[in-house]
Amino acid sequence: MTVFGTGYLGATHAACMAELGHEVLGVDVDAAKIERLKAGDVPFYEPGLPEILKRNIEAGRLSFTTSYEEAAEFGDVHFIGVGTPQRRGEYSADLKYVNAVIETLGPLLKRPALIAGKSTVPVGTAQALSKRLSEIAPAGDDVELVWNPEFLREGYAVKDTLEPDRIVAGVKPGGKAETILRDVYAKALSTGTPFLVMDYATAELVKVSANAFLATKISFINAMAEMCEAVGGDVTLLADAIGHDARIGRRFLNAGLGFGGGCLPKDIRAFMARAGELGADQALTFLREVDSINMRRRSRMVEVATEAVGGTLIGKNVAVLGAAFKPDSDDVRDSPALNVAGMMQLKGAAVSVYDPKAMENSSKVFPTLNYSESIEDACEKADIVLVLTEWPEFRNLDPQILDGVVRQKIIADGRTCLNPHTWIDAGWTFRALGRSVSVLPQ
Ligand SMILES: NC(=O)c1ccc[n+]([C@@H]2O[C@H](COP(=O)([O-])OP(=O)(O)OC[C@H]3O[C@@H](n4cnc5c(N)ncnc54)[C@H](O)[C@@H]3O)[C@@H](O)[C@H]2O)c1
Ligand SMILES: O=c1ccn([C@@H]2O[C@H](COP(=O)(O)OP(=O)(O)O[C@H]3O[C@H](CO)[C@@H](O)[C@H](O)[C@H]3O)[C@@H](O)[C@H]2O)c(=O)[nH]1
Repeated sequence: MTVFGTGYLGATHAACMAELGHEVLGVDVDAAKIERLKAGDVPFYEPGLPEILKRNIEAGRLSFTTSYEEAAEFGDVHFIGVGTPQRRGEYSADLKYVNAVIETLGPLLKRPALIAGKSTVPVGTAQALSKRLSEIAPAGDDVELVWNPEFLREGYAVKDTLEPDRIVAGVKPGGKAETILRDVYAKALSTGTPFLVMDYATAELVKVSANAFLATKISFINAMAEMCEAVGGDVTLLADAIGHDARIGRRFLNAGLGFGGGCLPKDIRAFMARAGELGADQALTFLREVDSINMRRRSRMVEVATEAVGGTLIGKNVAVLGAAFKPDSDDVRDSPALNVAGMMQLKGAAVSVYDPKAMENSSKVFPTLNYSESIEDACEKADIVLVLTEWPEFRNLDPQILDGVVRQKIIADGRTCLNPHTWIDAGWTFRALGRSVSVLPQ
């Protein structure tokens, strides 16, 4: 089988399919990325992936290429995992990479094949691509399309791919796709993973509705954080208390800076745009509010930090701990942490950023910020320390390490991940989104 696109999704999928025993060829237009992967080097940070990649390359089950001709010859199942980013200045998804795969691969398909779409696409895409394939593939209707959306989380990508919660297959009635895909995922299915077969449109909707639900859950708790700020309550106690109700559940109720990354923000916007195109925009107007609550948290963080240092950031040193959009990832796409760092710099602060894994990516997208080698280096003469990504080394930071390093002992928790007492007891002024220090129980 082949996997087109070897980014966060595609490289993980390719390596994990090889781990399941398949012969896999990863294909990308980025020659530098392919060279690194060939050498067994994962071009991004994903725990557990380097080991699987190397093991399967050495076993001869996994290889990489930039050649579509080689790929068409190599496999009879072709996964598509290329990017579907937000269009510049619009809400909708840009399908140019998915279309490019179909337009280039389609004419090379001379024998029966299954194309399995994994990229996140607007509802209606699979139907259109299926029609297009039957027009351009020499094997005609013997080239079948299945929509098989991916639900992996970065940081847990290997486990999520090898042991998914469910496998969704959007199929055309009467085809062979279900049988072939069941065979591809036989190992996961043998452990009882649900295999859910449905039409193309529902499969596409499952993916975006799952992300819309997760985004809504996060924005809900962040709206409660706003309420806690208005009355002096504590959103973490609130989340724990409502989370005990099994119908609500505590997972994905962590308040703070909100959601970023290459998926949730762009996916809810693309979903709204598609609803509009379908004349169903009213169904998703609530997602506008989900998006606004989410973006407001970033400016609120800047306000909280500015108030804490006396009302202005001009002439102030700000240490920012965290740049990745979440821990266990080096991904900085739509990172709330970098967004806050940038806003504070624009308001006159000298900002120093430290992240255990995302420094290289951050300096590419935000070259004007200062990047530090360590926590202590970032906090040198800081007037305030901001924790904006909850890496374990920040969550468990010992305040004593910063004694004599910072200029003022003020810390602001943007991810409700610190124990306030640890900092207050060490003589620090503690601020957090959604938590009022005056009401904290001992
Ligand atoms: N990252 C995730 O956690 C995740 C999870 C589930 C779904 N998704 C979805 O998967 C898709 C890919 O996301 P990603 O995060 O891996 O993106 P990414 O930007 O990391 O990777 C995309 C890759 O596709 C390659 N590419 C572009 N055009 C190509 C072409 N014509 N032929 C071959 N390769 C080409 C790019 O060079 C790049 O390496 C998106 O639709 C995303 O929404 C991502
Ligand atoms: O309680 C929470 C949980 C998450 N987040 C933030 O939400 C964002 C997204 O987190 P997460 O969903 O864990 O990361 P992703 O890797 O972006 O995964 C999401 O997006 C993927 C791409 O579509 C899907 O496959 C996954 O199922 C979906 O969880 C991050 O900025 C987190 O900091 C919170 O603010 N509070």
